[in-house]
Amino acid sequence: MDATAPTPKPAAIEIVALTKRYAQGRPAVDGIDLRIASGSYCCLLGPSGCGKSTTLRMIAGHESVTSGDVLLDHRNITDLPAAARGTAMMFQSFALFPHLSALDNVAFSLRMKGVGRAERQRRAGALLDRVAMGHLAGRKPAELSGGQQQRVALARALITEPRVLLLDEPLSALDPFLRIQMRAELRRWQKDLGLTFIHVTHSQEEAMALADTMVVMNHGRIEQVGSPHEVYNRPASEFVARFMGGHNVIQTPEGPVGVRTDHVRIAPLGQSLPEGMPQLSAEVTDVEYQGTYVLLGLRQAGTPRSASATAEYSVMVPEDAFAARPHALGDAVRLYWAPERAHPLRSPAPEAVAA
Ligand SMILES: Nc1ncnc2c1ncn2[C@@H]1O[C@H](COP(=O)(O)OP(=O)(O)OP(=O)(O)O)[C@@H](O)[C@H]1O
Repeated sequence: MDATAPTPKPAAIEIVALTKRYAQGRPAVDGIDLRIASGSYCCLLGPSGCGKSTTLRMIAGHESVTSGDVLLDHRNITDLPAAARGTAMMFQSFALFPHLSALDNVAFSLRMKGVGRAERQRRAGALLDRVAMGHLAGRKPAELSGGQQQRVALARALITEPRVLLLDEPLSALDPFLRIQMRAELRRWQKDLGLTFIHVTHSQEEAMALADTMVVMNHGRIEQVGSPHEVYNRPASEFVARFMGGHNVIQTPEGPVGVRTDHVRIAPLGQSLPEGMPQLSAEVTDVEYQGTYVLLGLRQAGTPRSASATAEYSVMVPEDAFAARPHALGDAVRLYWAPERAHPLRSPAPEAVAA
C-alpha cells in the first residue's frame, strides 16, 4: 500500500493515524494515513460500513476524532469547529431548504454569520451566476430540476469560500441517467474551480469516472490508493480485485493473482495452447449476452457446485469471437492467460477474514 507515498503537489489534506471508535471492538476507522493533493478530485470508495462516511465527517468536523490528526495545508484542524476549518459539505439529495428560494438557500450561511442582507444577496447572486443559475435565483427547490438543485447546492457550499469541498454520496438519490449527467458536471466544476473535492461513494463506476485519486477502504482501513487506472489494472489485494469487479482471483502455488476477465482466454479441452501459459480446467456454468461481448461464468474442474467463489471465474469474450467459437453450458474448457497479465494480490489479513 502506498497511502503515505509523497504526492507531487503539496497535500491539501493530510490524515495521520486517524481513528474513530464508536463502541468496543473493531474501530469504524482504524488508524488511517492519507495525503490528498491540493486541487485534486479524491473519491473514498468502499462497501457499506467500511468507514468512508465517518472519515469524511471527521474531516468536516461533524464527528469527533478518537485519535489521530487532520491537517489542511499543514494546519492541524482536528479540534476546530466545522465552520472554522476551510471545508464545506455537500450532502446526499442536496438538503436544500424547501421553503427558501435558491438565492436564500445560498445566502443562508452568511445570514448565520451576521452578514448584512444586501451583502449576502450580492455574494449569493454572484455565485449563482457562476454556476449558471442566476436567472433562476427566485425559484424554490421544488421548482428546479435535479441538475439545477445540484448547482444551487454547490453554490451554497461554496459561499463560505472553502479550500476543500466534501461530498457525501451526492449523486445517490438521482435516477441513473441524471446521475451520469451530474457527475460530469461535478467533475467540470472541480476542474474550473481548482478546489480539492473529497467525494464518498460506494459506486466503483462513479469513482472511476470522477477521481484523480481513488482510496479503496475496507473494515476501517485503506486497502489501496491510486489513480483509477492503477487501481483497476493493479489491484493490490483480493478485496480490491473482487470489489472493483472485472477481475478473476486465481489461487496459484505462489499465492493469489488477479487477472482481468478480458485477459483470460478460453479454449476447448484438447486444443493445444501457446507455450508457457498458466492455465486451468473449468466448466461453463453461465453464458450472458452483453451486447459487445459475452460474459461466461465458469467453475474450476473438480470443485463442487457449492464451493466458495474462490473457484469461480468470469471470462469476457468479444461478440465476434464468441460467434466464431461459441461455448455452451456444461462445456469443459481450458482457461489460460499470459503470465504478464497476472498480478500478485495481497491476501486478506486474518483478522479481516474473522470479522
Ligand atoms: N453514530 C454512530 N454510532 C455508532 N456506530 C456508528 C455510527 N456511525 C457509523 N457507525 C458504524 O461505523 C461503521 C462505519 O460506518 P460509516 O457510516 O462510516 O460507513 P460507510 O462506509 O460510510 O457506510 P455507508 O455507505 O453504509 O454509509 C459501521 O459499522 C457503522 O455501523
